[in-house]
Amino acid sequence: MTRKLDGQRLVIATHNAGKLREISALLAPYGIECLSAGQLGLPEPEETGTTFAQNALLKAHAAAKAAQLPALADDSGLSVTALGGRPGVYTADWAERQWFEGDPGRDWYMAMGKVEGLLAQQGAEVDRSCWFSCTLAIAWPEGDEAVYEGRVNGAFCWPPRGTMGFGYDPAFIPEGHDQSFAELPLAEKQRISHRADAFAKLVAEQFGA
Ligand SMILES: O=P(O)(O)OP(=O)(O)OP(=O)(O)OC[C@H]1O[C@@H](n2cnc3c(O)ncnc32)[C@H](O)[C@@H]1O
Ligand SMILES: [Mg+2]
Repeated sequence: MTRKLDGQRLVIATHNAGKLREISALLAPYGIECLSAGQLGLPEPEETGTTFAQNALLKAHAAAKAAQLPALADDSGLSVTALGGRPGVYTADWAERQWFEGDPGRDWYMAMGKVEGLLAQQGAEVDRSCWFSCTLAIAWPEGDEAVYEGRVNGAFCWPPRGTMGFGYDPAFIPEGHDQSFAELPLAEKQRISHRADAFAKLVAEQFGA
């Protein structure tokens, strides 16, 4: 049986400020005190997995062990149908390594441009459908773990639109909407996103709501 969170304190094992903001807001109704990996000075583990679940578990276990508290990690990414699901689990890497060798910063505009460049090679009629995936993993210092997966379908848009959100949000238009994730109010993104989908499963099992 899956272990349940029974304490008040939870480490949010991410170094991404945008994710931290969204996860903290999603947890707000459940009376959990969120401690961020940055706040605790936890190192950023190398993401050596080949699936979202492997990377989420790796990040959650590393933080739980280091902090001796339960930890929640998020591994996510954008998969483009016409690119065979790329960049997928390598979404962060496309900004980091391919474009800025030796530069610790990540330029999301360039990363989105790489996706667009590959799509454009397939012609004007290319299928622009894509989806965001999010896998949330909770790990406990004793080694227990739980995994929740979410997804939202949409279309890759170019040029990028909007200034809210983070990462690839300006290039993603969720199904049933005309605005990108970076144009929609955060409350709407939080209602329909891949992270919200995974979170609903976490809440159902962990908090019985
Ligand atoms: O590993 P942590 O420290 O959590 O932070 P990260 O930014 O490295 O996160 P990932 O390894 O999971 O990489 C996923 C990338 O996918 C993108 N991404 C994930 N969720 C997103 C969202 O809701 N909106 C826009 N981009 C998103 C974003 O660029 C992330 O950097
Ligand atoms: Mg990462």
